Amino acid sequence: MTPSITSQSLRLSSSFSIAALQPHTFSKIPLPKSHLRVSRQAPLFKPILAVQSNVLLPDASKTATFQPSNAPNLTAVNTEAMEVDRATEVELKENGSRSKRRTKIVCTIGPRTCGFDELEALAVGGMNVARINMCHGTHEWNRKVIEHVRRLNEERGFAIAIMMDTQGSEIHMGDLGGATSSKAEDGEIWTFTVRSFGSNCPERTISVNYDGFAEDIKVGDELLVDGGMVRFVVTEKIGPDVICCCTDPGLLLPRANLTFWRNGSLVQEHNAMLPTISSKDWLDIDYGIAEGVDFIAVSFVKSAEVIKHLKSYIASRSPASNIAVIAKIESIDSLKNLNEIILASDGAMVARGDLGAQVPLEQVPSIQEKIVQLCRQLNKPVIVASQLLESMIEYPIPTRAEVADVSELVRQQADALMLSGESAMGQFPDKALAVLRSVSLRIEKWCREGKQHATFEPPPISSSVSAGIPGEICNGAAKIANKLKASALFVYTKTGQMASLLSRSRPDCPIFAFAPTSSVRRRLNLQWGLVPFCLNFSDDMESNLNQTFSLLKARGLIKSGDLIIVVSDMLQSIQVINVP
Ligand SMILES: Nc1ncnc2c1ncn2[C@@H]1O[C@H](COP(=O)(O)OP(=O)(O)O)[C@@H](O)[C@H]1O
Ligand SMILES: C=C(OP(=O)(O)O)C(=O)O
Ligand SMILES: [K+]
Ligand SMILES: [Mg+2]
Repeated sequence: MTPSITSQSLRLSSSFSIAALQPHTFSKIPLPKSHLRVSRQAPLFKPILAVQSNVLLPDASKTATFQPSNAPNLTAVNTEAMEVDRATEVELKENGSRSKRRTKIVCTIGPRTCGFDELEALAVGGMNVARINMCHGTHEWNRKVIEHVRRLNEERGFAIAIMMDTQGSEIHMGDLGGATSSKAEDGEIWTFTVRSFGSNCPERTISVNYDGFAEDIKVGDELLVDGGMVRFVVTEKIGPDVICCCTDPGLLLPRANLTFWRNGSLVQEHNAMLPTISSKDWLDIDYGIAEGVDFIAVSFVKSAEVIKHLKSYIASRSPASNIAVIAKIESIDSLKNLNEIILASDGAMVARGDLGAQVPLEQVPSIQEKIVQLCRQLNKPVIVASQLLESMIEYPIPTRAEVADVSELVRQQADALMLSGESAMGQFPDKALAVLRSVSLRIEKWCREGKQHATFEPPPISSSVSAGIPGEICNGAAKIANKLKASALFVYTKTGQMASLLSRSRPDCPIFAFAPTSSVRRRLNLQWGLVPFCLNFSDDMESNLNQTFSLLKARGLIKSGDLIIVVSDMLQSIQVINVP
């Protein structure tokens, strides 16, 4: 399986089919002088002289597409061929493209950030994925958010993906009759009940969403709000009412999660009874499919079956859709079936909020690292979520410990970091985003500088995932890019698979991923190191490269002499090219 370099084109040895290599790709263009340093058979990438027939027609309404201002012959380059957004462009130019941020950022959208201007600020600040949590907000409310994000993508060239997160069958409190919070004091008696009250909630009474609540819980059990932010002990049961005494005082927030513990262990009976995807969740999923969301994150996944079921449901409801399913790892059950769940999914989320309410907190960091590594082995993107910058809900700067936590996640090379309350309802959403951005940039640079390539190998791809020839090509391309200190890797990918495999190798340079549709582009925006572009490319790599070089040069994102390593899912080859 050892690839061999022939000229600037690395082809796999003859044991593989190289029929896909079209001879004319490399033969019909004369040899440029600038390429002599690298190879004697290099193709020339001369400027395009006519609009390519494969590219999209110009549309004046798009403001963020490439407009090559310095091109002497404007008709020579199709100006509508590729989309890029200001935020990416600025990041690429800020400190040179090699310093582009690799770690992606997911922002939960809530009352603080649901307006167009606030969403625009997040987009400009570097948000890659907007998450809507179906625990909160009506379909109408969420539709507005989706519309705003769509508008930003269309008008400003952003590739912000929408992630819909299901409520799942968790047990949680009601909405406190409209109050923003309620304080429980030490020793106070509170009633938890399955009755519902609307806005006339009696004092010190909390409604619970799970009908079996009063049957399942026993006198002496501990009731934990939000994993222990407030704690009660059950003193008495009277019909549907459970009388509790507060033992750890604190602030009760609307719809806070509830868990109960008996003799120091989590009581799991109720979990087994509840379906992972509730009837409400199915209605939300129908809504998500109809709205064309990019990701559906499934809460409290217990097994791979539910993921497979959902994927086939999506495929039957909307065969053309490209919705990826993310498994949220946040329960003891999911830890038991981790491998199969992640294999069945299109990605995973380490949902530390609920996870930390189900396993002892001191186990969360090692579980997190294990999941991050497993996802890398199985070639699935991984998001780490919850309390990254929790103090920034109230304060304009994070704690030192929070910065250390974020740094550690960046060092582990998770694909994406997620903001929850910090962006949904905190006072400083833009500042929190800026902290994730700057810590990512700093730590990524530090890791690159300290890394010894001689010993660097990505974790082996699991035998349960067959990456085959594309996997070898991508590993090889990443290694070459590191050794030659390339400016960028280019990947032309129809489904996104080759881009994912390159991202898995976590190379030192950014990966410019060219995808033919906006939906593949948005989906790639979750993955580490990928700078996704929408480009209507052809099977003729030479013309694709001509077109891409012209457009990127015109925009100042690459320049003559830059060393680029190119792979595509149309050819089994790696090309090493100096930008002409
Ligand atoms: N759509 C929304 N409407 C109102 N509040 C929201 C919304 N989304 C998130 N929030 C607020 O932000 C907090 C943090 O968000 P998140 O972590 O997604 O939810 P939860 O705390 O329910 O798991 C929520 O507890 C809630 O107070
Ligand atoms: C991300 C999480 O899920 P949610 O915010 O939906 O509870 C979590 O529990 O950490
Ligand atoms: K949720
Ligand atoms: Mg959760």
